This record gives sequence, structure tokens and C-alpha cells, in this order.
Amino acid sequence: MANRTDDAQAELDSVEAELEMVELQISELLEKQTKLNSRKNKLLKNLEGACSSAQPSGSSKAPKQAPFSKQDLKHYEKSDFSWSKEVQTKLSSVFQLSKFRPLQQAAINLSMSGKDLFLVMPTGRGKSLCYQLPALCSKGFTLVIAPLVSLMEDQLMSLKSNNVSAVTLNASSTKEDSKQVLAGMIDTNSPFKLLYVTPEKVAKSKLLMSKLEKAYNMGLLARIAVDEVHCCSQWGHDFRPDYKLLGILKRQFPNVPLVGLTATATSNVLKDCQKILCVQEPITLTAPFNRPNLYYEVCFKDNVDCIDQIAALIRGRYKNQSGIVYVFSQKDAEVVATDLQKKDILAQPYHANMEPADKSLVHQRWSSKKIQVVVATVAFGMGIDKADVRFVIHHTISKSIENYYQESGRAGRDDGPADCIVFFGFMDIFRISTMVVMENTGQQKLKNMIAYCQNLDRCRRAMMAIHFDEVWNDKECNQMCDICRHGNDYITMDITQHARDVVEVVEMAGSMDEKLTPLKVCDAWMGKGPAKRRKTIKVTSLSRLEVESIIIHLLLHGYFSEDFSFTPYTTYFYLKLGPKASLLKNGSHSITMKMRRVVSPATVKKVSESAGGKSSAKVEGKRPADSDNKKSVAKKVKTLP
Ligand SMILES: Nc1ncnc2c1ncn2[C@@H]1O[C@H](COP(=O)(O)OP(=O)(O)OP(=O)(O)O)[C@@H](O)[C@H]1O
Repeated sequence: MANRTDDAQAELDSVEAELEMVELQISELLEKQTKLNSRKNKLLKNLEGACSSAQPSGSSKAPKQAPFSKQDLKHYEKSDFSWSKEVQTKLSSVFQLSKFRPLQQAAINLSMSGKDLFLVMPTGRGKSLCYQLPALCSKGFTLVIAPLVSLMEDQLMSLKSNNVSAVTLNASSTKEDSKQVLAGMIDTNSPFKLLYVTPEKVAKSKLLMSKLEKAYNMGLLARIAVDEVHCCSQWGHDFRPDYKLLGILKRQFPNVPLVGLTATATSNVLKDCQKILCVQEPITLTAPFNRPNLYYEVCFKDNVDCIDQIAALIRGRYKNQSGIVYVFSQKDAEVVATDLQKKDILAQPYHANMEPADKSLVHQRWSSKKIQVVVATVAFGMGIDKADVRFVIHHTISKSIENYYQESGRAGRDDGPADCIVFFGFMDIFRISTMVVMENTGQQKLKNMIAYCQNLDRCRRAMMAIHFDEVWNDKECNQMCDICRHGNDYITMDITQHARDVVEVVEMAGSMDEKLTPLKVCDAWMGKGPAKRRKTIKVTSLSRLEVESIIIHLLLHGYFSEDFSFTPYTTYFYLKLGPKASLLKNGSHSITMKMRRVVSPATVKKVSESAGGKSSAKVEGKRPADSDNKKSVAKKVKTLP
């Protein structure tokens, strides 16, 4: 009788586990269905004539206004408007530029026609020109809302170098300056063409609002530009609530055209911005996210060799060329800069904790090529406008794909070839994870970044395109990422048993009331932990790289999850079992993953050092794939020893 009950119980457990797996598969399929539907809708929209190379769209409140079509775009790309001659003249005489980049002319014409506009353009493509040039060709002045005083100052400096009169009103403006600016706003001779303010100033200064009111009535408020417009949505809801109050501008000055500019907003973010800014039916011009001149590459980071590899690249491939090395922390900026200096590289650190004068000195020395490399935290960002940056190396991964796109996008602004390389290190994942622990979607965004790095078979641009709501055709990459250039040099492995073993390591620690950091999990699984643990653990014979890759894979796919522990001084990251871990108890559940072929460190060094001068060098020693090899490798399913 007892036996029969046991059997029934065992069968029930197994059926329940199977059911759980089916439910999981259903939810995965539903997710896939949603993605495919969204892709289908986008393709249909493209076919219906919405522009495919640049995708302008009407407001989400359409159909009041017909969607902005390819034809409309063509119309606004013409140069036969009443203002076109002046625009063209000032493009060359003031900005010293010979021609427009994609979408600039359309954006300028739309804005000059009085339309409200959202302009989404990759970083460094020249968004500023799209409101600065119209400002010079209009009566009165343009009000520019910018998030940071330092950003405004950079803009003012660059405008000053072109002899454009622009001013700012901010907390550090003197009384005398403020008085002059406020008087200038209602002077029909318009002593300045651009006025930069922060959102806080708009929300809090009654004086400013009343002057704007007067200027509006006098027809002197020509245009409103909201730079980094995504901040309305990203920041308006939490730590910069004044962004949420910017709607007052459009409510008070309904006839003044507004242009919102951003490099990163998705369609949902833009919809939110539209609501916050009270813009009725803006036209959205989206430049393709793709920067064809940038080559994207991911290298596995070996903490011991990483600096050697980076130094070899800088001395070889990027000899005499300017670049940025992004690091995780202020301390890393100092340490990595010193390490590179020791290797005879002209590098200096840059981070938020430095004196403003020191920061500008580093910036200046780098801009004038007195130093080759800035080793920086993300504080080195907005307002950096050096055109000939040939490489952006991430010593540590970014916290999201959007951030990575933005940071790496500082390379190749002159349209010349440039490389964006990220060093992907196991331990860095957890440093960043604890840093973004308080951010709403921080962990998910980080996981997307990890997936970008862990990816071995998809065009890097395809991974990015998802985040910009774009449908991507891999052929357009033109072999400008490591995956497309060197082929899919991986093996598909069945890792089910390994997953069971490592999950057991964490489970066992849990049963002993012990928490394990990812590093400890690696060590324990490789037989390096305390003796009492080693006795009970099935020690793996996999290499360190394989062990780390499997743990990352299991974390990304929900077999592990993060278990944060907070102290007043720091946050610790431990691994715990994830929602999918129990599936491993089911005998028929299997997990596969793509695994990079192992490369010896010697190969790594040799390849990177010999790569000098060529953007196509293989840093991590992947073998170039011929097409036959690519197929057979990709299809093979192998069980690791
Ligand atoms: N038509 C053009 N031809 C050549 N260079 C241009 C053109 N338009 C702008 N640029 C240059 O491109 C660089 C970047 O411009 P800008 O700072 O406006 O970029 P951005 O899109 O605002 O970037 P970010 O997102 O970083 O703020 C500047 O050096 C600018 O002079």
C-alpha cells in the first residue's frame, strides 16, 4: 500500500513538473507571438509606404493628421522653400558645413514650417544643427531646454566659436547677467538667437515665464527645443519632476513650434514625452539607428591579461589615433590610466570626482591630441564632440544596450571607420548588477546587455535594433561586427547535466544556510571551495570560461536569479535558484547553449598585437568562418565532457 502511494506521488510529481514545463513553453511561445506580431505590423507599415530608410510617423493620435509618408519626407527634403537660400548660406558661412546629413534638411524645413517635431537621431549625427540653424533664420530667439548646465556651456562654447550669439539662464548666472538676458528676450533687435535653460528654471522662475509670455505676444519666441527629450519620460517620473511640468510651454504658447531631440527614445518613451509636453500631433523623424562606419566587437575579458590586450590594441591597431576607454568606477579610471601610462601610452583619467578645471584640462588635451586616450567613467559623455575618435573600448560592459549604444557612439563622428570593442568579464556583471539594484528595470536592461555580449550567432546590430524598435536585415551590417565578419565560431552544446550539477551546488549551500557569490559558485563547482564542500560536490572538469558562460546562461534564462544582500556600506550579489530551476528535476527537460571555441591566451595576445592599423583584427582569436564551416559548426550539438 505504502509502495503504491509512493509510486502515485512520484508520478504526480513528474506530471506536475511536465505541466510546469508545458506552461513555460506556452509562455515562451506567447512571447514569441507578440514579438512576431509587432514585427509583422512594422513590416506592413513599411509596405504601406511609410518611409523605410527614415521612418517618420504621425502622432499616435492620428488619424486626424494623415501619417507622414515617404512623399511628405521627399517634399521636406527639398531646398525650394522661401527660407532655403538663407538656410544654405548660413550652413556654410556660420557652421562651416558643406552639406546636410540624412534627415537634417527635412527636420529644419519641418521646423521652419511651424510643425512640432520629434527628432530621433543617433548620437553624434548632428541634432543640434536642426534647431540652431532654424534659430538663426527666424525672428526672435529659440528657447532651448537642456538637462545639464555643463551641456549648455559646451553648446554655448561651440556656438561662440561660430560667432552665434547664445546665452543661458541658470542657477549660477549673476544678477546682472540674468537682468540682461531677461531684457534681451523682449528686445525686438534680438541680441541673442538661442536661450538655454534647465527644466527647473522653466518650472520655478515666474520671472522667466512672464518674460516668455511677453516675448510670445511680441512674436519673438520663435521656437522651443527640448534637448535629450527622453528625459521627460525617464526623469519626469522620478528625480527630475520638473520635466513633467514642461507641458506648460505648449499650453501657454500653442503657436510656437516645438522640437524634441533624442538619440535613444523608443516609441513608448516618445508617446510619454508627447503627453508630458502637451504636443498634439508631432511628426516623428527617426534616423536609422545604424552607424555603418562603426565596427562592433566583443572580447572575453581575462582580468589578468585585459590591460595587456587593451594596450596592445592602442599601440598597434590604433597607433597615434584618439580614443576612449570606458571603465566602471572612478577608482578603475585612475588605476587603468596609470596601468596604460606604464605601458607608454598617453592616457589620463576622467571622472565626476575630479576638479572641474582638471576635467576640462583632460578634455582639452585629448581634443588637441596631446594625449591619446581618456580613461573615463560615464561622466565623460554628454557634450563630448570630438569628430575623429577612432576607438571606444569598454573595459567593463555598460549597464544597458541603450547606454552602450550612446557611449560607443562617440566613435567615428566624422563618418570615418572606427571600432567599438567591449571586454566582457564575468565579475563585472555582478558589480554592475549591484549598482543598478535600485533602478526599476535595471536588472532586465543589464541582462539585455549581457545577452548582447554572450551572443555568438546574431549580428550585433540585430541585437541593438530590437531596442530601437527597428527591423534589421543582417546583410546591411556589411561585415561591420565580429559575428558577421568572422562567422559563427561556436558549438551548440547540451548543458543539461552541467546545469543540474551547478544548480545542486547552490541548492546544497542553501541547505547549509550558506549564500554563495557567483565567484564562490565557480570555485565550488571547480573543486576549489572548503574541503567539507568538495566532498559533496560533483566537481566539474570544464574550463573556467565554460563554467562562467554556463552560469551566465543559467542566470539569463531564469535557472538562477539574483539574491541581493544590503549592508550600510555595500550591496552583495549572491546566486539563488531561479524560477526555472525546478524544471531540471524533470528527466526530459533539456538545456542547450552556444559555446565559443576555446582559444589559448597565447593566440589572443599574438593576434591583437599583430593587428596594427587594421580595423578588422581579431582580438579574441576567433577563426574566420568560410560559409561551409559556419553551417556545420552552428548545427552541431555536443555534450561537454
Ligand atoms: N551636416 C553635417 N556635416 C558634417 N558634420 C556635421 C553636420 N552636422 C553636424 N555635424 C557635426 O557633427 C558633430 C555632432 O553634432 P551634434 O553635437 O549636434 O550631435 P548630436 O546628434 O547632438 O549628438 P549627441 O547625441 O551626442 O548630443 C558636430 O561636430 C557637428 O559639427
